[in-house]
Amino acid sequence: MTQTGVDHPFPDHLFLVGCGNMAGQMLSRWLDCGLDRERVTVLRPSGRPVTDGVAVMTDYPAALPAGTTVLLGMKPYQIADVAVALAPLCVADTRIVSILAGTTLADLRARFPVARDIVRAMPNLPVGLGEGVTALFTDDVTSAQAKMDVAALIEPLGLVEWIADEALFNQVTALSGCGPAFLFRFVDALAQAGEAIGIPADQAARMALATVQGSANMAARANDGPGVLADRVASPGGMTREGLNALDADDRLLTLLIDTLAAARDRGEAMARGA
Ligand SMILES: NC(=O)C1=CN([C@@H]2O[C@H](COP(=O)(O)OP(=O)(O)OC[C@H]3O[C@@H](n4cnc5c(N)ncnc54)[C@H](O)[C@@H]3O)[C@@H](O)[C@H]2O)C=CC1
Ligand SMILES: O=C(O)[C@@H]1CCC=N1
Repeated sequence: MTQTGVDHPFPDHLFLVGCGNMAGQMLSRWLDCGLDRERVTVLRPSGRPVTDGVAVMTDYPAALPAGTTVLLGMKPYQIADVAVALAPLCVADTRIVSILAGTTLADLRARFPVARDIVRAMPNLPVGLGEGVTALFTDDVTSAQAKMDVAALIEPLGLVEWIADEALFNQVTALSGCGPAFLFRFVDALAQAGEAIGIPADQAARMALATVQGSANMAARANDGPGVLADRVASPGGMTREGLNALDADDRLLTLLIDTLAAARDRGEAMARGA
């Protein structure tokens, strides 16, 4: 890694295969943090521009620049076609970072046999704000230097968590990769619930979102865990306790969330089997 952004080391060249919702957010944050746009190439079949100064290709180049880190950011089912075109361009020091859900490291190693350094990353959408969560996993074939460099690349995106056991990758994907969708649903449901008990819809939507935002920020700064914080809102004999009692009855919320994460995890496992 020779290019240095404002505070962050970036690869000599970044080659993004696909730049949709997720990879687009990662790139946006990297550019905000000083990544030189001349060192970025995006391959996307549509050829749609990404942003000023970033090269977009609709087909693969004859070769990748020296020191390229490839970000696999297309849909998981496209890996077979992408690998056929991309693998011949890889040399031993081409680094591959894959954000493909349900695509195992063994699968990636089989498709890119020449590349030594391959890392699975599972980001989530708030990375665009530098407030995301990214889980990382690799094996001992990947060099220690590559691990450090990839971690440094991911660091400006938010929280970085190395996962020791790939068997947990679908679980962490369910929690943090899919998590923003579950939270967005929660905000929506809180607003709809407010409306259902008589608050005007637009006001309920604003209040629900601001309540979630303020509470998340508070929890992030607090010394106590969210369980203690919840009890602190609940004045003895007051309104919150009654509400919590409804939420907690028969572990309703917990059961619902376990079912939600398990369903997402199971889909990741099915995708890994090619389903
Ligand atoms: N959306 C999310 O919150 C998250 C997505 N991911 C992963 O990110 C990947 C992309 O997901 P999204 O960004 O949501 O999808 P998307 O549909 O927004 O983006 C897919 C991108 O791939 C490009 N593409 C299509 N065909 C291609 C081909 N043959 N070769 C190269 N590029 C091609 C498209 O032009 C588009 O830019 C998936 O593998 C997903 O598992 C991971 C974490 C979170
Ligand atoms: O829905 C998906 O499969 C991807 C993985 C995590 C978020 N989006």
